[in-house]
Amino acid sequence: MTESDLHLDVDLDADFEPEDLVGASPVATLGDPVLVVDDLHIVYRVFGGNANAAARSGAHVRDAEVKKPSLFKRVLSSGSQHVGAVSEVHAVRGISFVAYHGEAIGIVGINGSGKSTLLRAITGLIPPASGSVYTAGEPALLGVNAALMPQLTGERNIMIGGLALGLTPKEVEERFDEVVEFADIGDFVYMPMKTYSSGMGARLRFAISSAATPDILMIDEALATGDAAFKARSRARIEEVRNNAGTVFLVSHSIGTIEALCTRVLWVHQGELVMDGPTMEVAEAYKAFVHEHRKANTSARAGGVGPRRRRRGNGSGKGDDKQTAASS
Ligand SMILES: Nc1ncnc2c1ncn2[C@@H]1O[C@H](COP(=O)(O)OP(=O)(O)OP(=O)(O)O)[C@@H](O)[C@H]1O
Repeated sequence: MTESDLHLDVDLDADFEPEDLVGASPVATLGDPVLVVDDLHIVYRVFGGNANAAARSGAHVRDAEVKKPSLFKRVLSSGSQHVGAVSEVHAVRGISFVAYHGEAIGIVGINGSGKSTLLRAITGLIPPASGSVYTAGEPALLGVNAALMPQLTGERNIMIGGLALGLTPKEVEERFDEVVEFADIGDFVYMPMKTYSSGMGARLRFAISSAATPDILMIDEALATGDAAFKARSRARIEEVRNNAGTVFLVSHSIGTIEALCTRVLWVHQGELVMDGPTMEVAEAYKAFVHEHRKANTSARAGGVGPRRRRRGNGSGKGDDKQTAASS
């Protein structure tokens, strides 16, 4: 399989009404740095499975170094089940950038490029193999993602998620109706979350995570699951967070959503940051890349073209000199 066979699950259509897009992408008034990601590497260890198949689809996979047990241990464990090969997936490879208060940062890239892994690493859910993440505030999805429990009702999860975000029980109760209304789940709020559709679950997670006014709001595709009214509410909420000098990260396969909501875009490809800059500039380059690869797929041409690394900036020029180049 060549690189041109990679999944291109990308929606190039505008996702918002044209009147929402008048005047192009939103512009950030930047505050202080809120997040520094410095030469971040994330490596997953995978037990068993077919590492070669994953590698052929573009992932950076290699056999892990596993210490050979001593002869004594091997004799003792003879007859026990063989665990199979251990491989490592190098999902994020040397990403560095600085985010500022007041920015809405989109993260784009084809399937498996490392977007979700990067987001989860920023929230602290995955430890770095090397490099560092420094945050000046609490990323909002940290508590909620970690805390929500499928066997409990939406009502209980709103309480648990709210508490995890630092709200008091009284504050959660005060915001309960607003969260349910935002998530648009009606009486399902009294049902266990395992009975929800994935869209309902994603909407409730977003509603809970934005119930507190977070310093850093992380959204992974949640907006793709809502109707036009939910998208409008989400957009208003993102603007509110930014206006309160918070920072928003948004992972989406919809370029229209990114263009409508973000002030800056990071383009990740095979775990590396290939472009970082103002929304329109990065979106245009990314769309051209996707078009090129779709053409390559249809003509079944062998050997794909990888995106070229671009000079990176934060979308406004401010602090560009503070950012270091991505390393691989
Ligand atoms: N828990 C895991 N264990 C092992 N490998 C993983 C795990 N999660 C992700 N990966 C691998 O890490 C790489 C990056 O995956 P990630 O989900 O971050 O990409 P993505 O850009 O968010 O993809 P998508 O757009 O399809 O959601 C891929 O090669 C994927 O197969």
